[in-house]
Amino acid sequence: MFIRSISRLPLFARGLATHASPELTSLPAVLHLKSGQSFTGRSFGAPKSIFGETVFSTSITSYTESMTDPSYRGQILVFTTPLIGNYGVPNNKTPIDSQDVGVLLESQGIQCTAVVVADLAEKFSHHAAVESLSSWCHRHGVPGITGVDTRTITSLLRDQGTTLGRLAIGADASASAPEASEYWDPSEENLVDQVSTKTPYVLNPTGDIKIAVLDFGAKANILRSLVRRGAAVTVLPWDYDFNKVRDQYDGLFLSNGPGDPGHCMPAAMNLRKTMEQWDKPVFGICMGHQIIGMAAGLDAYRMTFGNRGHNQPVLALASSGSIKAGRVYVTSQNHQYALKLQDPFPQGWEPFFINCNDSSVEGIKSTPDSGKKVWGVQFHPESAGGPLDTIEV
Ligand SMILES: NC(=O)CC[C@H](N)C(=O)O
Repeated sequence: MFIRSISRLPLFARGLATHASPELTSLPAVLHLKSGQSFTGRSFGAPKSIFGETVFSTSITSYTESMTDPSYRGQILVFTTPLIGNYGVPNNKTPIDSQDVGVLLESQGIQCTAVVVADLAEKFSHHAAVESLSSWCHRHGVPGITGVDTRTITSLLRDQGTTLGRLAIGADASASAPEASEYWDPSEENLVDQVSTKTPYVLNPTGDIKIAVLDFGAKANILRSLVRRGAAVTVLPWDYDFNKVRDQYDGLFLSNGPGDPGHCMPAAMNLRKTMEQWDKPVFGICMGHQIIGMAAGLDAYRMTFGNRGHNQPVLALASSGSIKAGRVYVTSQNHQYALKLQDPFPQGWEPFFINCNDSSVEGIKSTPDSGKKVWGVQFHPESAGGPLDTIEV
């Protein structure tokens, strides 16, 4: 369908067929922060006002993957990259390969509550694009604001920390800012329970290694990465007691997920028992890593503004597989909480990676003499999108 209109394009754009976003509305929009600042722009996507937790991401690409990552549930996502939407949105049902997990992006739909961009691309161009960012947001009932100074918003969030917000659209935009008590705080809710599978299901049942996944809001590419490595993957609800079925599996994986890991204490308590009584490999990413840490006796805390982006440098403190102690790896991240670095570490555990920017714990592992094979990383080693430095951790 791109080809049909190509002769009407200016010469410089031939071969880069572009499409306009017809759904961009000119409704007024205001982003209010609970801390008192307001930013006025224009609305796109769904003409609907919402509350959420305002966070920023320094990713320069993959807005489609970030927005469908269940870990962004409840969040108003500010992109620091100024031009967003220029490559449109692909058909989420496009198969990737024979080991497809059903969606191209990270889940069935948009997970963040709203998006904030400096400059929405009203024209998009990509061979796989089927619609504009605005049209996609509209279809999923997700509002956006464009034409605001995302540098100022990001500087504020860096200084004051992740802040509750309200995106007011249309007539709501001329109303005064909400009272402090009206802001919705998603971290008070168990968001994991909203995104986790309700019933177990199996991917690639003929795979030769049986891995159970505790689903805290797993990204599709994590499941795909396991399937691609030949695993039969059984996805279980986040609070499923794996101890009842552990004899059937060769390994346990704990996924990423939204919100405060404190809501997942029941999973950490089940996992403590698993790690005491079972010697097969256990591994976790992001929320999964935080739960492994809590089960090991470490505390999780809320960071000021978290780490979200595809350019987070981490230093390896231990060697494992292709990872070499002393090397820095560039990683993809999306988190607000982290494990506390404590000295000494709990017996049988050691820090695995540390963040080069803020010294936060980026990974933990069981010590070689502990008799366990457990490790977790705060970053996303399978990174869609992001660098592939840690793909073989
Ligand atoms: N991506 C994730 O798994 C995030 C974990 C957790 N919700 C946090 O914000 O820290």
